Order: sequence, then structure tokens, then C-alpha cells
Amino acid sequence: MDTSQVNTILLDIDFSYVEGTICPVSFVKNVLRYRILFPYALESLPTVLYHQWNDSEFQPYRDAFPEEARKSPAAFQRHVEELMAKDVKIAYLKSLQGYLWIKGYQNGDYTAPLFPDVAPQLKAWHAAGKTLAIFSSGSVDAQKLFFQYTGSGEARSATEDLNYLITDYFDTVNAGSKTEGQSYVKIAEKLGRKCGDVLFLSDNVNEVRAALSVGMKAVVVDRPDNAPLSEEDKKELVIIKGLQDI
Ligand SMILES: CSCCC(=O)C(=O)COP(=O)(O)O
Repeated sequence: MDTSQVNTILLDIDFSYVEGTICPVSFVKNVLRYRILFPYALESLPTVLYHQWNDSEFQPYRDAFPEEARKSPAAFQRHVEELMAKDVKIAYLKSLQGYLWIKGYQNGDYTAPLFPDVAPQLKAWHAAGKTLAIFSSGSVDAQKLFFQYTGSGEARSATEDLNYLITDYFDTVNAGSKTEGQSYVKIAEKLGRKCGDVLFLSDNVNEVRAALSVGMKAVVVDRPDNAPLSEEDKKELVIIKGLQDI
């Protein structure tokens, strides 16, 4: 792939249960070792519902949920559990998760672990004048928190705020679905770029195909433990093992 024209790199964080572009799968899966993002959100919710159900701070997150789920804290908890069990990427859930994660980061319960190649490569691209942006189903607030607290993943380990490297953040609210071509057109427009000047990196072949469909450059980042790629994907898509392969 000719990337000489690329002046902008759009990265997927990717946290779903089987995938990882810049963050190891263990961040969500290895519950025994880390109290980490998705399990942390679920575990911390009952306390928040008990103490903050009517708090002005919590109200906007609560009120974004459907009426049925807002009938009681128990109904709310059930609804969140159902959505999270199915890994539903709906904006009001993503926004709530971002809120629930703040305390975990602030308490040092976990940090956001990046694969070892990620921070050095982001810094190198930034130093070379490339524009870096993020596109995740996680809310923009959750993305900013993630980059504020990058580290080893271990509780109370050192963190580095990498937000200075990132020019813009996109989620399903300000860009749209990650599997729709139009979302990538919108992102390129917002960044003031042509689609062909942007390179999108994702573990998800459907997202890569959506970006390619509108003329964006896109590659699959195939990390250990990611969902296996089909023979068709291997033949048709550019696949890399780490960011240094660009
Ligand atoms: C720090 S952002 C949290 C990411 C997240 O919640 C998520 O669901 C990621 O999903 P994606 O569709 O972007 O893989």
C-alpha cells in the first residue's frame, strides 16, 4: 500500500471482548488479574445507583436511558446488564460506561494498557507532523480518559497522558456507525481531509471494508487473540501485526 499521501491516521481503540487494535484483549477479558473496564462498569453500577440515583451529576446519564429502564434502579441495572452481555454499542450505554470508568482511573484501580508498539509509534507519527484521530464506539469522554491514563494496565502503576498526540475523537454520536461508509466520509470532512489522505487502522474487517468503500485507506491490525481472519479477508485486505508495520 502506498501511504506517501497519508497525512492523517485514524485509530480504533477497540475494546470488544475478542478484539484489540491498540489495547490488549486482556484489558477486558482478564477479570481475575485486573479490575478492568467492562467488568468494572458492571461492578460499580449498583453503588452508583444506590447513592446517586437522583443526583444532578448522574441524572443526564440516567435520563438518556429508555423510560422502561428508568422505572427503578433494579430495572436500570437489569437493562445495563442485558446490553453489556450482548456488547450493544448504543450511545447512552457508552456514555454511562465512560462515567463509571472515571472513578476507576482516578482511584488507580487500573490503567489503560497499550501494546508496546503503540505509544512510540504515535509519538513518531506526531513528531513527523501526521494528524492522529480516534474512532471508537466508546464515547468521546471515555476515549479521552483512556488516553489520559495509559500505563501497564496494573493497578496503581505509572500513567502517561497521551491526549496531546490526538487531534480529534470520533464516536457513534458525532460520526455514526463504524460499519457505515458515510461515517468515514464525515470524519474526513471534519478533519479537513480527503478520504484518500486518511489511513484507518482497525482489527474489525467490517469497519476496514466500510472505510475502503468510500476511498479511505484502511488496514487490519491483527493482534494475538483477535478473531480469526477468513481466507477471503486475508486475500483482499492489507493486514499488519503492529503499528510499526505501516
Ligand atoms: C475507551 S473507549 C471504550 C471502548 C468501548 O467501549 C467499545 O465498545 C469499543 O467498541 P468498538 O466498536 O470501537 O470496537
